[in-house]
Amino acid sequence: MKMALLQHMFLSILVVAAVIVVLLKNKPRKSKYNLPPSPPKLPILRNPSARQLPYISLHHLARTYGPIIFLQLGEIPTVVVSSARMAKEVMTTHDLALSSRPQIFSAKHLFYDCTDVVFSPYGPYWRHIRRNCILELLSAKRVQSYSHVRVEEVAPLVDRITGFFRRRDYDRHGFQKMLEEYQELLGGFSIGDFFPSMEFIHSLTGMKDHQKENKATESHKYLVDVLLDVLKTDYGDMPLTRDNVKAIILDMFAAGTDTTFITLDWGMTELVINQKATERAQAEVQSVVGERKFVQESDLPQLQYLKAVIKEIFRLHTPAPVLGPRESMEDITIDGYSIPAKPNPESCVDPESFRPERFLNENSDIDFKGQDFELIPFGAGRRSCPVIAFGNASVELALAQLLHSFNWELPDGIQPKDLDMTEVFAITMHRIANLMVAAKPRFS
Ligand code: HEM
Repeated sequence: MKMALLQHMFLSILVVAAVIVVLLKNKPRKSKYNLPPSPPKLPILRNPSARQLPYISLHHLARTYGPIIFLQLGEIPTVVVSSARMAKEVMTTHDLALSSRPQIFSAKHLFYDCTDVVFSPYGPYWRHIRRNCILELLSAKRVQSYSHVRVEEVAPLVDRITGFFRRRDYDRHGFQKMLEEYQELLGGFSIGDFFPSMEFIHSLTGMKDHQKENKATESHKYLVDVLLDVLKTDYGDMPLTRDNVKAIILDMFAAGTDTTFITLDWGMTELVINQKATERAQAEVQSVVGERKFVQESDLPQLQYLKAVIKEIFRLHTPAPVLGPRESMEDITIDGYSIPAKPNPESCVDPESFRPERFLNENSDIDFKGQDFELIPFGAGRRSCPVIAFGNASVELALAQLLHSFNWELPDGIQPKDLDMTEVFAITMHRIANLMVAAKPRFS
């Protein structure tokens, strides 16, 4: 049911587009602006008792008011768009005007006053760090050069599942805990962000105390310090402070790790439920990799069904479904702010089912690189994820290896319907419960 809601919310032609939240810089006056339709009273975007996630609430609103909605959230006038056509408007026609980000409270504290790439406002600083990150860390050539690291990391993953688990360095330095805190702090909507003139709300909600605790953790500093000098030397013309560099490094770890993990976690959930898809994917991996124990990156281009599986995971469990919020830098007209045609529910066949086949044959050219607005798990336009190839390479290799090394089943007595598919709303969408599966090694 939840998945059905998720699908319908994204109102797309064939697959899903993500919801885009645009925070308007100035408070619009009705007389001057032809505002998009708006619900008569403030919607409840999070109802913990009903476990209703904000994007599901937004879905309900979109079904009633159309794919472009105006919401006055506290002091912040907000526009939410939720269709492929609207996403295209925002991220192509109006991409420049909407390329800034709001300075949310937790990001200000976590990312050293929003001096990272993800939360930095649009301007020369953001352009400088994004360009340098792509050049020095994330270019196609660099991503390719990290290939041996990905391959080396997949082997311990197999060991871990087989039971020969060796404790890795990142556990020792509290990496997992750091990511959990980051998740929690950036999670969902923090009420204080919608009342910027009332700073004290952050104290009432406990946000402020949490920030203090977070800052004191020495192990995070150590992890960051190790990499500090490497980046520092690469920023000549606009020198960065130590904190700027830390913010950027934190971005790289947090933005990269969590999204990849979530994709694999939801992917394994769907595959263990959909045994036919698993068998087809395994047969494909087997036909390419043969009796070799480990998948190589050079095998990946031949794994067409696996690619369809990954697109289907991105569609059904978009890791960051609300993308990053955008902030308007000038007045714009999106679709004349009028209500566009209602979504066509027929357009995405069987939207709540996990069916990788929808991305084969005539739809195989639908991709997630920001051109096809029905599927934008990495966003699109100036603020899109700068490392789609990196994110995808890690997911593809790890998933191929998991399918190659093991047969996957639910534990005895557990049916697919028993799995808790609840998602936790944060900046990225984790499963609420751990996935318990039985992994049977395929090689002795
Ligand atoms: C499955 C993997 C990944 C997914 C699904 C993903 C998704 C996203 C999304 C949805 C955005 C926001 C786009 C927008 O607001 O329009 C984003 C931005 C970003 N991502 Fe990724 N990402 C992934 C992997 C990575 C990796 C591996 C890194 C770095 C090592 C990374 C670094 C970033 C950065 C720095 C931004 C901010 C871009 C900006 O605001 O200029 N991501 N990503």
